[in-house]
Amino acid sequence: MPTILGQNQYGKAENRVVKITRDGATHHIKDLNVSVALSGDMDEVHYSGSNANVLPTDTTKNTVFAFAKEYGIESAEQFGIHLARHFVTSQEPIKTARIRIEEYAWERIATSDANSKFIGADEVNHSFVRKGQETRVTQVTYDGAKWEVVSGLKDLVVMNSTNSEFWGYVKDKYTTLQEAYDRILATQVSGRWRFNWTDDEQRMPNWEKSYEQVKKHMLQAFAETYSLSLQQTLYQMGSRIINNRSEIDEVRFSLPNKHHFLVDLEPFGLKNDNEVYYAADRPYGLIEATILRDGCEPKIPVDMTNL
Ligand SMILES: O=c1[nH]c(=O)c2[nH]c(=O)[nH]c2[nH]1
Repeated sequence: MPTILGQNQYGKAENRVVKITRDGATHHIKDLNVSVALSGDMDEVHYSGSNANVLPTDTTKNTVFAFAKEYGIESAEQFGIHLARHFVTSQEPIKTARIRIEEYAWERIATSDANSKFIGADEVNHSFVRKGQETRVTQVTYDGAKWEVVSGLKDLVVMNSTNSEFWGYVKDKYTTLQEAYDRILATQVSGRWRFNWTDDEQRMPNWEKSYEQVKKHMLQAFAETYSLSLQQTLYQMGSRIINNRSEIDEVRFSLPNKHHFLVDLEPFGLKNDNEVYYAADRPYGLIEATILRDGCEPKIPVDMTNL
């Protein structure tokens, strides 16, 4: 034989599993990206195409989601150990299992404003912002007389693990989406807001304080809105900013709907009681809109929030 097979491994990479543990009104998230690589007696599948020793990569994916339900996700390490042990001990041809896991950390959104009308004990318990800083952006334009300052942020990832529904929508012959009465709502916020400061005579906003407050109002609106659609949540986020920050006249958001699909665990004899989700990365719904102070003209370009 002129060639021989060297190192080889196979498995399903990047299984995006999200496990919500519901401790009454307090929810806990484990959000992992799990990659499985198996190796062992796999010569034949490469040489002759015999799959006799091949546990399908599809099965390795199912195992990840089923284990999230059966054993829970205590820690990435614990979860990886369970998986690796399972593959090596249950399948004779598999000699080595390598499980790589990335974990995305989430923090609770603090909804502590006394004047917040939706605040309740639940609110802080199911609203999360992903750890890791967002990118803050600004664009300053000056024509020698007038200033225009548009600031914003991107890559701020937020999730509500309940208080989101989507139903009552148009249905045509291509509609397959099931109505949802308790779904995950998650998005990666890209937003821009335009200041009404335009000339040197006016008092300049405190840019640092403004940013911090805009972000706070935006997050609180996300956390406190009982959502019937991402469009409605977007509008609440924008109007909360306009209503609380007099220095801002216009807000524009681009919000990808980061879909979390309940995994069907029935084939494995397991009940998925809104616990184990597949976090899809594409395609995603993309919801975009401008919110204006009444009487103000829109000036933030439609495409700006996608930069
Ligand atoms: O909040 C939503 N808005 C939509 O317009 C939409 N469309 C869809 O399929 N799911 C959702 N969710």
